[in-house]
Amino acid sequence: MVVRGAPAIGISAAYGMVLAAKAAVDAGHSSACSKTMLVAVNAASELLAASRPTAVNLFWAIRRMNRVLEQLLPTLGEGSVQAAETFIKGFSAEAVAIHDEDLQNNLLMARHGAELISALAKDGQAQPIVTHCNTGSLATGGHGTALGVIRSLHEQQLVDLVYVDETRPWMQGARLTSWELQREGIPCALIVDSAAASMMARSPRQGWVIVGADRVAANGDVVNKIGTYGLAVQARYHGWKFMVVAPTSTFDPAVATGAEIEIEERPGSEIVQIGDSRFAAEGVRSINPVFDVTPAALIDYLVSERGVINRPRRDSIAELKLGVD
Ligand SMILES: CSC[C@@H](O)[C@@H](O)C(=O)COP(=O)(O)O
Repeated sequence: MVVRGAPAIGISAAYGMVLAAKAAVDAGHSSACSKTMLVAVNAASELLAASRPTAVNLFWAIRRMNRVLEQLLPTLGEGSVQAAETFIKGFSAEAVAIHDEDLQNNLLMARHGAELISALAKDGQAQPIVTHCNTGSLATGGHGTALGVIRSLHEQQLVDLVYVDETRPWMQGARLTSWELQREGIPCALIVDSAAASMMARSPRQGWVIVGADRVAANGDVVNKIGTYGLAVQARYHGWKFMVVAPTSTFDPAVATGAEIEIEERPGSEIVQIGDSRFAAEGVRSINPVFDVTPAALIDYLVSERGVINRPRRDSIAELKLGVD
């Protein structure tokens, strides 16, 4: 949990594989043969792949790095200093490209999402927004998914107030999102997760729930931080619009529905105490799934770098023609 947030997890895995390659070169005193390199990078990618099960960006980035590894390995031959330098340069370039592309995609998604909301805003009125977890520069290549859209809306003076779910149990909203929003001068208020429905009910205006995603299934179901599904139900009930913002590196065309996606379960210690301070009854059983599935039917808009899909469904997602590899 030092690095968290789907795109940031993928980017870090790519850089992690580069670090493993560099270590293999250093261990061979500035050179490495193709066999040593393969063993070292494979070991690192297996370790990285085992770090978190849900965010698909992790596996997507590892696959992408492995493809480049395959192309570059023959250039190492039996190992020379010069071949090792060229190899590391090429391998690092792919990790940097993954990082740069994510940032560019964040900027595109911010534009698509904000354009849509501004087009739908009656009389250019500023919107109340609920957001969940952390989807900003701390979770991505640098601008943010949902938070990127919120930033762009703020630039157009279209943000009335962002209600920031604290995001139990790891408090990404309280610790990270509120920090990012405050730093940018975006009006925000921290709420406990269970207050979101009341905020919607008492708001004089219907607004937006804007969240990110950790994996989008082929039918448009979205897996995101636990509590997202509840927000989608509440949004539909109160007539608020529900927007998911995720780059196509978060889409997984290999899984048919959200039910097939592994949901990370974390230790109960995260919910029976805060820091070292225990407040739950001794011995109580706890269940701590940290993601949930929001059915596609509850999603009004799915924003990727390729544009906005209204009411995502299997056919509209298939039109993106994302390869299964
Ligand atoms: C950054 S985009 C969306 C998600 O990755 C984010 O909402 C989220 O669920 C992060 O979970 P985390 O457990 O903090 O890695």
